[in-house]
Amino acid sequence: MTKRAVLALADGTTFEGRAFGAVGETVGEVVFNTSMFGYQEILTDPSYVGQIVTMTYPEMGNVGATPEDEEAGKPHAVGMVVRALASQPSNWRATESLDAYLKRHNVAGIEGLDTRRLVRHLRTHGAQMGVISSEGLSAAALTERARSAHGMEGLDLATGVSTKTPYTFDLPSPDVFSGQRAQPLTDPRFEVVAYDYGLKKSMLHFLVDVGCRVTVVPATTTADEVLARKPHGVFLANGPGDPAAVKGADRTVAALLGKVPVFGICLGHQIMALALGGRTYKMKFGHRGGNQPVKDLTTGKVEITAQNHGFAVDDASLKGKAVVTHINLNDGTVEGLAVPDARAFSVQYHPEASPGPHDARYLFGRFAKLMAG
Ligand SMILES: NC(=O)CC[C@H](N)C(=O)O
Repeated sequence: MTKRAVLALADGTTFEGRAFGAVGETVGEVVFNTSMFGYQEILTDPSYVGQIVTMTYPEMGNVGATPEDEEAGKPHAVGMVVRALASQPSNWRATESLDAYLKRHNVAGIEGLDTRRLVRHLRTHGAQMGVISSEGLSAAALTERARSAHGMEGLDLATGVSTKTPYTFDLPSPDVFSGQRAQPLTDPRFEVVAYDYGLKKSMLHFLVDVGCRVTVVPATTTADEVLARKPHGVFLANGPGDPAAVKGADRTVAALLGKVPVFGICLGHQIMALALGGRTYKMKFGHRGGNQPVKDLTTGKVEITAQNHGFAVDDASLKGKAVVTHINLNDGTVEGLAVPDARAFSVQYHPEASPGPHDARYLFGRFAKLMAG
């Protein structure tokens, strides 16, 4: 029998629905994602640690779940909110339903509520802490639980999800339709060190696709340790939490800038800005989805991008230490930076998509070109 569940926000707003996935209780920042598909890539993106994801597209679960679509081995979002959960997945690649997948990984979901009302509320009042519970507690008790939970600001979540030991990655993007295993890169053009702040697997595949053999290192690795590996370039990955709270990352990246080409994505972009003396701030509800328009100011082209972030770089705080190369056409926020003298650049959005459009894939080629000198 389906169980009643409640979603309570810190500001006292509550929604009733049905429990799916794990039955129980979960606390996280309630955010929304406007992608129509790719829920498994979204749930498994480590940048969602500590967050409950609301999908704006009404039907979810229709393609089930498969280990091949995981970005990092398991779901990292702590909860999921959907309008309607498909009762039966229909997809030759699916090995289980979304419901069973979330149950197995102990992630709570709620369905059957008015997600349109919820998203409009978050847009007006901002992303905030919330609780999903199917344990029959009163709305007032759940609201209190959401209110007393620690928000995202000041949280170093990246260090916690980072790899504990370095490893090498040399597999190109898989061809999901042929079913054939991808062959490791035999003749790498570049040796790249990637800082794992909460890395998505597809970023590694895309780096290998442009000829990089990648050594993934923990977030706490020092600049000297990285330079001792004599890499052609350093990659700064995405990750969860507040960029300004990632211990020592700004100083480490500052020590690398100018010594080796650097490419940063999302949290990596924010850390590069902090390394240059810039500031990051928490956005009202962030950008999450596969339809964010970004203008590349260096070419004048507009690309439709995949995004997932709740913090952004304050343009004015950079004081000319970096060039703003990309802006978001919805709200004018910074989407890309370059430090030409240091052969470094970064983007706030996700050129690896997963899920989303591949308009920005060229950026991996731009990194390879920079390393080629
Ligand atoms: N995808 C990411 O790397 C997210 C970066 C950061 N945690 C933010 O929310 O802004």
